[in-house]
Amino acid sequence: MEEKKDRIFQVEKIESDFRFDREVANIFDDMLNRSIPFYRQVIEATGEILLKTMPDNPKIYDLGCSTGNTLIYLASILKDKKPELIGVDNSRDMVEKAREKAKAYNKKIEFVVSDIEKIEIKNADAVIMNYTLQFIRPLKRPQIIEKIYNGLKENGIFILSEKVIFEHPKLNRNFVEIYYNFKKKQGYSELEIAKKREALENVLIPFTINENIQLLKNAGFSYTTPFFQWINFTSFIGIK
Ligand SMILES: C[S@@+](CC[C@H](N)C(=O)[O-])C[C@H]1O[C@@H](n2cnc3c(N)ncnc32)[C@H](O)[C@@H]1O
Ligand SMILES: O=C(O)C(=O)C[C@]1(C(=O)O)C=C[C@@H](O)C=C1
Repeated sequence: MEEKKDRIFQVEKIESDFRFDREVANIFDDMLNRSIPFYRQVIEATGEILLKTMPDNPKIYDLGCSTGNTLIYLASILKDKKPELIGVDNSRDMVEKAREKAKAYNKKIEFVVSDIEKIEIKNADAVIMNYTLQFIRPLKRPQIIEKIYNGLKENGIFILSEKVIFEHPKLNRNFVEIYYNFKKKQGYSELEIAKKREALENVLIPFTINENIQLLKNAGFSYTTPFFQWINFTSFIGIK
């Protein structure tokens, strides 16, 4: 499918906080590919993990599924297991894009427009939540992780990817700069990077790696570990 280029922060003035609206949904695949280091590789690694761990007919949720990239990939790689795939996102514009793409790729995936706080998770073999918990108010995070834990079957898998911060202030600053250099190499200007940083302030609230691990442990996951990290982006796995 044709991919439209992200020019969201090339405008003169940003009047509002970052939102997952139609304008963003239209260019979101380009934004994801150029803003999240190893975005594609994390999706592929998730597929490999689920290929090894999922039974036949697994029920798999993707919370904050955006335009459906992960589920569309899983529909291919897990096709012999005949998975039931459910994507949840509270942005109608994102879900419309996801449905359009799934149709174009001829993949059977259920996409639901709903807030993660409101959905019911039941009998899940796996739950994926990539780069989305960071947009949920910190106080609400424990109850969401508990709901995911409760909705998983025994030995179920939780995959969580997040932008993270570090307790060491100087290292943290260096890592943020390295990340912005990554964005520059992806073709974003200093001004675009600065404007997006402003729009994301108080909207994207990253935790440390330890805080994320603790969230999973407190919810009851019997084992949890990071399985991928590039500077300030980390992917975790939790096993029920
Ligand atoms: C950075 S994107 C996620 C990217 C996606 N998981 C992927 O890997 O392609 C964050 C998504 O979370 C959604 N979102 C944020 N808060 C949400 C909430 N409370 N309930 C449901 N979706 C939410 C946004 O609409 C957005 O599509
Ligand atoms: O932190 C940034 O500057 C980003 O662009 C990261 C990030 C994310 O991690 O979700 C922020 C918003 C978009 O959803 C895509 C990427």
